Amino acid sequence: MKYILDEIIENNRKYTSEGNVATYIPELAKGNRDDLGVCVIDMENNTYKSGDYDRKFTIQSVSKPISLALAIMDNGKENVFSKVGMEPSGDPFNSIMKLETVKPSIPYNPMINAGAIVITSMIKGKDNDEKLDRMLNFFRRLSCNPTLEVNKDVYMSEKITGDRNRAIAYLLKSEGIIDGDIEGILDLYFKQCAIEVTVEDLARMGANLASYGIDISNGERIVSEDIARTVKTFMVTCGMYDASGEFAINVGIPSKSGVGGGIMCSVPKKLGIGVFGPSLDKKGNSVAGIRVLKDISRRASLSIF
Ligand SMILES: NC(=O)CC[C@H](N)C(=O)O
Repeated sequence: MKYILDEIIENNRKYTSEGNVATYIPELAKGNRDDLGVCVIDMENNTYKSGDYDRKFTIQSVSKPISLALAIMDNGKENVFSKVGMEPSGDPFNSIMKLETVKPSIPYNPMINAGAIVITSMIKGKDNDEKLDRMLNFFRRLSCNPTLEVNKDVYMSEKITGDRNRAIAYLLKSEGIIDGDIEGILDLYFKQCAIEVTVEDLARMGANLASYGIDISNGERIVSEDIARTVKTFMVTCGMYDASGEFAINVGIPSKSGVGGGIMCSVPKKLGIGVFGPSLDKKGNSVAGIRVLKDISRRASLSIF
């Protein structure tokens, strides 16, 4: 396995030059475009890594399925899906358009920014500190990594410049989809996106979802089977934004990408995979990371379809 991963990383590193690091969050522009790393974890907890697997990066939108799981645990499915839809939008992740043209202005799904901001607003806690604590603890639990923390520089960088998300959140408030302290909700959302991880953290979260919510390292249940299934289904239909259809055909693995360059994948009953490659394509997905996943999927016949 290790040898195959080494070969796949080396074959695909050249594709990092076809994209670029995200720059709309200024701090992310400091990333190294050529980085490419992978971690694969099977259901027996065997862990294989290759390339730049030791890099730390911010989770960004890969956090969306995880916070969705917590919001469902906090509020129940019915409440959550009265405020967020279950359909792919076909629009870029930060699009505002459908909030205006489709009424009621319920975001299409929890994987686009509008939907994810609604989800973050539903996390329970007496104040923002408690909400962040609960959120961080949940991410730590699912990744089996008690040291996960928020990267303060990336968080501040997005907080200062995140006016598009601010516009989305205030629009959602004006439409009655979210209420309360919008700046507080955005602050929590920016912190959620700035949680710092490695490919191993992503692979482990993917593996624990692949096992339908059972911690593969000790057999304890973390989330219900139904939540694990719901989250993975969103990863298939909306996880790669408006590239989800093409990705399903070429790779066929429930996956979630983020503009930090990470992709978390979950092959039901088989594997968790984490990939990192901060060079992004036009849709905001890791350009070489997708190639790596395509090769892994083909070599190990992992497509779920
Ligand atoms: N696609 C992403 O990873 C987007 C996350 C980022 N924090 C944003 O809201 O713009």
